[in-house]
Amino acid sequence: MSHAPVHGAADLDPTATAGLRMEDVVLTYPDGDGRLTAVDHVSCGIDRGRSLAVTGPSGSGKSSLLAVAATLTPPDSGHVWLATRHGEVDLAAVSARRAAELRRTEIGIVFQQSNLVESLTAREQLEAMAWLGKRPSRARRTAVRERADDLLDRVGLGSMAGRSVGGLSGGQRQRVAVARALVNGPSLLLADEPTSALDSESGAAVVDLLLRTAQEFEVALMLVTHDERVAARCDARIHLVDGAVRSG
Ligand SMILES: Nc1ncnc2c1ncn2[C@@H]1O[C@H](COP(=O)(O)OP(=O)(O)OP(=O)(O)O)[C@@H](O)[C@H]1O
Repeated sequence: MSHAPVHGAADLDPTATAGLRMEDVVLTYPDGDGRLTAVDHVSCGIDRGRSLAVTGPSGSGKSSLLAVAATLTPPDSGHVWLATRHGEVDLAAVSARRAAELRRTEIGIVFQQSNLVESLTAREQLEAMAWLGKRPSRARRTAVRERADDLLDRVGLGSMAGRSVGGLSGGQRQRVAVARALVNGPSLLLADEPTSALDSESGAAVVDLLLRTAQEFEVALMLVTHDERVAARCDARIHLVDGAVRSG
């Protein structure tokens, strides 16, 4: 089976090959009369097709950093450069409306729980994501269905495309969630503890899938994990302590 990327090199802006670059990012939350610093001057980067593990103890700011990269939480300061098909964008400086659009088109997110819609089939999960906010033509509808089936095939669930996800195992559901995160051809894939609800065998299969699809689809992958073995499989790693990057 061929594994051509969703959007091939020809579609990419030639100046926009770098992936994600976070520069001196600070995020604070209100905390009584003061502020709690959850992300403390963090800089890191991931090229397209490569993976970065984010590790650190509970409360060290891993999910907060991922939420900034996801445009779900604007940082207090710093830059979050993402090389998209249409050039470089500072995710830290976009409007809420543009952020929502970027989350549909450029950023795929996989959470700890797969957050699938129980009443839909595996294929419909992907189609629903592709159609968010759009009114599809018949031709586009067919193209999206083919894309959805191709992705489900690649994550090993081709034969289950028409099945309601209610009957799928936790590992299978996470694989649907990975396929759904890829359906709009993102530049960035973010995964927050995607295996922590799975047994070790299913978890390893989901990590395999994330690392493989990051390469095949030329997506920059940021993976938050507590698991040393998972972190060791990524191309690079940052370790957070009290919101700041610490070596070792
Ligand atoms: N919405 C919020 N409002 C206020 N404080 C928050 C909020 N979210 C997180 N925090 C605090 O920010 C710090 C970092 O939290 P965060 O969830 O990013 O850490 P984490 O490393 O992902 O933790 P865990 O591994 O337990 O998920 C913690 O002190 C946490 O209590």
